[in-house]
Amino acid sequence: MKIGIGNDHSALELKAEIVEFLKEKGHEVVDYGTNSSESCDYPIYGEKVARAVAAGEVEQGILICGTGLGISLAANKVKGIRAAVCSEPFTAKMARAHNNCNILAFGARVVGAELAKMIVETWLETEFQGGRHERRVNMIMAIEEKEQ
Ligand SMILES: O=C(CO)[C@H](O)[C@H](O)COP(=O)(O)O
Repeated sequence: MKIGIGNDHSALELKAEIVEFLKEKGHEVVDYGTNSSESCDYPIYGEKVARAVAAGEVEQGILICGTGLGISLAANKVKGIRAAVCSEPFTAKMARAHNNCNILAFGARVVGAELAKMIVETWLETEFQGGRHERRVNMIMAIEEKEQ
């Protein structure tokens, strides 16, 4: 799978571990930054990855900031994006199976590298279940249309 990844200054080390993990699993990774440890503003990177996912440049996105919250909030402002903060595998599984989320977010100040890898692995191996969940996801996306 082609996966876009983005982060702020709090997540450089964790991002590097996740990129290596993804490559070991055979995924193609597009890194949208930041790759500097200087303090930066997470909305920049949340938006970059979200636009790449929405445009189909990458199939899924992964975003990491201190908590996963700010960067996912920014991503969720882009039309077509459903970004979920997941701090454990069960939420990651449900975010894919029931909510068809297309961006996974987590916090470098919340989860350690091994837990983050389990979250990522669960996310990537879980398919959207469709059915009643499709109706509900469509309802979420219809809210977006009302904002135009
Ligand atoms: O988690 C985050 C946003 O949700 C950011 O990583 C966090 O706010 C950055 O904080 P600081 O500038 O103090 O490193």
